[in-house]
Amino acid sequence: MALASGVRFAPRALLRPWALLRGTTLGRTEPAAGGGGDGARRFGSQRVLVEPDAASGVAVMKLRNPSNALSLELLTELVISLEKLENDKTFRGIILTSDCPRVFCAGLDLTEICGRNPAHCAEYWKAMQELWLRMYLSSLVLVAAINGACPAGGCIIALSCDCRVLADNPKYRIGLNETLLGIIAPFWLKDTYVNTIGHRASEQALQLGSLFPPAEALQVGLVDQVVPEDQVQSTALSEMARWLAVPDHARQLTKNMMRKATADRLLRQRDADTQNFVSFVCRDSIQKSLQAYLEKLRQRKG
Ligand SMILES: CCCCCCCCCCC/C=C/C(=O)SCCNC(=O)CCNC(=O)[C@H](O)C(C)(C)COP(=O)(O)OP(=O)(O)OC[C@H]1O[C@@H](n2cnc3c(N)ncnc32)[C@H](O)[C@@H]1OP(=O)(O)O
Repeated sequence: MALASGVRFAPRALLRPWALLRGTTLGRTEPAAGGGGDGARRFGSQRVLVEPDAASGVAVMKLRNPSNALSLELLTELVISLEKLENDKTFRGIILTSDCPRVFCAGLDLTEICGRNPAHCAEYWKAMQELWLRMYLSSLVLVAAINGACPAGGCIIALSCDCRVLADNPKYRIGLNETLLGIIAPFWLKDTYVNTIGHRASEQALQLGSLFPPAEALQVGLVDQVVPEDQVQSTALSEMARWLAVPDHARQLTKNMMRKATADRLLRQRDADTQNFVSFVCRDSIQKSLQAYLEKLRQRKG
């Protein structure tokens, strides 16, 4: 598998991605609901469903994990699906959305870093870096159709797209709320925030751990459109058409020019970033607060 970073990244899951997917449907195609014609074959895995439309060159990618928490399996399946579409010259754009009611993506799967050994935490964080690098530098147009809550790691996924459309529901808040969990956004995530909403707004939002409701997210520039929930998909398609109206080579080179320095900064310090992450999350105090937070989430449900 070609990696966004070159040679240094080799987590077990990505060296043997198919092992994780045994018993899933990744790689198999099936007719899309209501489809059947050319370009209406969908494919997917347990956690990522891809509905490709060859005629328009646009694929809809739907996350379907519980709360779309970014488990190692979900990260792996996302990278594989993205790579599959990148390598198929039929496709020019992806609309990323959620198949889970009310949640776009709940962020890092905290069970992947709570009570786990350092080696697992390192493997997990490398998979997170890999997904971000691939999405941030993707040659395809990525539009996030945000149809649910979008905290922390969910916001990372949205920020790595080219354009964000958010459903107008006050419960669907978006932002990097890490500080409220007692954790810290890494520098590359901070850089992505600054690139999107500017330095002062990022400084405030990161320190306060702000989760923005739709109108505020629009005002600060975190999302590009806020629309009624039933129009998220159609608006994402209109945005996609606007981006695809630009010749690919010019848009791709411009995207690369805008984003390369940010991505390169992580590529230069990837191992150190992994070590920082692991030593931070494996601290007793951080483990205790993650445990307490997870417990609170579980109780809130009942
Ligand atoms: C100097 C050193 C520098 C290094 C620093 C390292 C720090 C790294 C920072 C990395 C950046 C990213 C961080 C993150 O992403 S942390 C995760 C943040 N996410 C959240 O805070 C969201 C938590 N979840 C919620 O608020 C709600 O679940 C949500 C609004 C998303 C959905 O609400 P809903 O009511 O629909 O669903 P439930 O709350 O009932 O949840 C359903 C089940 O899902 C479980 N759940 C939810 N979120 C998570 C999660 N993030 N991880 C694991 N599990 C999660 C929840 O417990 C329920 O589970 P059960 O069904 O089993 O009860």
